[in-house]
Amino acid sequence: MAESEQHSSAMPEITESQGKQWAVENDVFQIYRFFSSSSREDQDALLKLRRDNHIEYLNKGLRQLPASFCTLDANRPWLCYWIVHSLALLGESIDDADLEDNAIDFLSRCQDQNGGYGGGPGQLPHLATTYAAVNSLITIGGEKALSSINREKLYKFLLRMKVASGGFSMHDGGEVDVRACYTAISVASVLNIMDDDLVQDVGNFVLSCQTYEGGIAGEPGAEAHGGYSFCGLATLALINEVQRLDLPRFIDWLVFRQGVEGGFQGRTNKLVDGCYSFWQGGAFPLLQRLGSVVNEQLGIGTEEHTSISTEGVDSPDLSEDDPDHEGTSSQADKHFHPKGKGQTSDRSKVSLSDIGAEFLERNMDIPPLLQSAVLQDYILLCCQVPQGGLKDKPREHRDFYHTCYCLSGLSVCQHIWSKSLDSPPLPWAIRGPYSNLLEPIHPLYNVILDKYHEAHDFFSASEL
Ligand SMILES: CC(C)=CCC/C(C)=C/CC/C(C)=C/COP(=O)(O)OP(=O)(O)O
Ligand SMILES: [Zn+2]
Repeated sequence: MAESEQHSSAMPEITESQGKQWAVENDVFQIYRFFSSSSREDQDALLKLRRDNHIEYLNKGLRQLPASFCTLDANRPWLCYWIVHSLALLGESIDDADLEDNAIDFLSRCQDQNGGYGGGPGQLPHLATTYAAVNSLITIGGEKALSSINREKLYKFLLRMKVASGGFSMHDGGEVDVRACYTAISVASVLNIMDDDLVQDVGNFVLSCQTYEGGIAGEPGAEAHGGYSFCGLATLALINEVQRLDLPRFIDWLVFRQGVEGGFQGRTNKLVDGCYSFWQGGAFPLLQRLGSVVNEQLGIGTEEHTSISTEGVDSPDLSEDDPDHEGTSSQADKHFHPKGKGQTSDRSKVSLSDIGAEFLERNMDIPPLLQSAVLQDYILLCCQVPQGGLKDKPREHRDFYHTCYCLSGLSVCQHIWSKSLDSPPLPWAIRGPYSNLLEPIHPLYNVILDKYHEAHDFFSASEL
């Protein structure tokens, strides 16, 4: 046997997925090597958010929305949400009044006469496009957009989608999964139409989807995935039943989904992808506000044994930019105030009708458990298209979905060290120039905070 044949037969087989993993890591490491060998000035330029180009890319997409997107014809409320939410994160609103009116009119035409929104005018109402349409209208804001939502009929549509297991069906005769639970409960909560009939047994359905790995799958018996894990955790938070989930196992699964690239993978042994910056990264600001439940489940919370460990938590380098910085105390020490056992939150007092607002006021009992700086680097260096738009990973193409969820994840990272979402982050929390700062989001609904407050005031004034 020739030496080369002997050698190749002794080599272990490389699977297709290992090959792809290697190629992605190689691309990412080349980018990071180039970055780390660059001057400080060039590094700042590389980390700069190409705000104007993203805005131009998004506005162009919005103008094309009514006429094109044939292949995404059943997804136009989603396209609208991805674009208007991305613009809102960038601090922009729709740049022309006619276009804004057209978007509201278009979404009204997607509204079914019996409630809920379809993927386009005349299409069957669907929970996912209902969530996208409602979040788009909240993001557009103002009387015309908010009052265009028929809440009475939407409530009837949500109730019609409810199934015996406690979950929801995505549409008449459709799939029953954790996405459906989240989209139904999220719109019911933000529109102030939540009641016991909608909430009945939803928690049981979500719990039945937590897997042996600790994450949450789309349906019982399936594989844990970041998209469904965010949906499951947020649903339980919105119905105030998070204490029923095994949170230590959930956290254990979640933190190990952040790869050496800085980005997150959606499930074990898969490639990192920019959109999981939100689906996985977005779970961390929820967990911060659920710290008392985590500590209760861990059996800690006494003064001596205050909380989940803050050791090794990613705390960005402190500089003199941080006026609070003194001596050696960690960020976590300064920003998080674990409660003693006697101070755990009284869950029975929480009213579901106001949980969105109450959630923002909660103590942050545990620090951010993700590496927020390297996730920002992954988004800015590996997912940004300099001409505008963001993408899954190097060599992929930009699209509105990845633009929306990369920017949502970037906003989460920038604000996650702040004591309150109302106060601007300190400079050390922001990778790249401070002008990279995005608007904060409401972590349960993924709409920007100002627009959430406007919608909350509007809808809390009227019960159904
Ligand atoms: C609110 C709402 C509608 C949420 C949807 C959440 C979401 C993103 C779910 C993901 C679904 C899924 C199993 C993707 C796997 O795709 P893949 O196999 O192409 O990707 P992967 O290799 O990264 O797992
Ligand atoms: Zn993706």
